Amino acid sequence: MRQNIVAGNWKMNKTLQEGVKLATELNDILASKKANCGVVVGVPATHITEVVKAVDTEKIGVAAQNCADHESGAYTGEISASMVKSTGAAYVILGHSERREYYGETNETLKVKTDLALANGLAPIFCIGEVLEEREANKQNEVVKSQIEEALFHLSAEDFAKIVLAYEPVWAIGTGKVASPEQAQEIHAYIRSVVADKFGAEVADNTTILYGGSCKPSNAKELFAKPDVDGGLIGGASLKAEDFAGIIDAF
Ligand SMILES: O=C(CO)COP(=O)(O)O
Repeated sequence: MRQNIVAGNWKMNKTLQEGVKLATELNDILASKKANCGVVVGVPATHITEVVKAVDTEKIGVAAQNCADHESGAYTGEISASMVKSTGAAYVILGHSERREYYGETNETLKVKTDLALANGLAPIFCIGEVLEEREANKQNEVVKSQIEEALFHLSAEDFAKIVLAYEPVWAIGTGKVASPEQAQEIHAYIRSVVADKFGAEVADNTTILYGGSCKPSNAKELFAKPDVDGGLIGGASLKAEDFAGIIDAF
């Protein structure tokens, strides 16, 4: 069954102490009222162990924001999928547009990262999405299709079924310029059709596709009401427990 999920991406924000405080506040909110969707927080690698301790991981899954494209060895500064798994994280965000843009991640490296994440029992939250010029040239479908094709089409249907997709139009990230619910629905339905063509209708129907980009408590309900929008990947609004809880409340 397709799961609705609201996932936070804290990006490079919060000290360890601030992060534990935020996670604790969110945990307290969700202890008193049950969420009608899965909840995930994507935290800096330095915070994962403590956030895992601070929350009820049955209610709040913890995600890393990246993992290495090598298993282990002489890769100074990198963190492997097995290391991430050993912290208690259940998810890893892969292919965020900021990593593609600033750290040179390609579909080819993301293919390797996805394999390593899956081999180590982590569920990838795999990000795709076009930049503004591509949207203006009406190339968004082409772009997301090639991102999925090049990084994920080698997977078995069984492995693909473990992946959460996140459609994040780069022009909407951190800009306050949210995609309209209609724009989101249109491309989410297209993404689902790409998945169906390759992995079959059942896998496609069960795939969770999140929307990300300036999603807030004030616009989440309208976006999540669309049949192919199964929740959100939230940046700025995940940094305050009440705002993030407000988005969870949209379900
Ligand atoms: O990049 C995002 C989540 O991964 C979205 O960020 P904002 O919600 O801050 O626009």
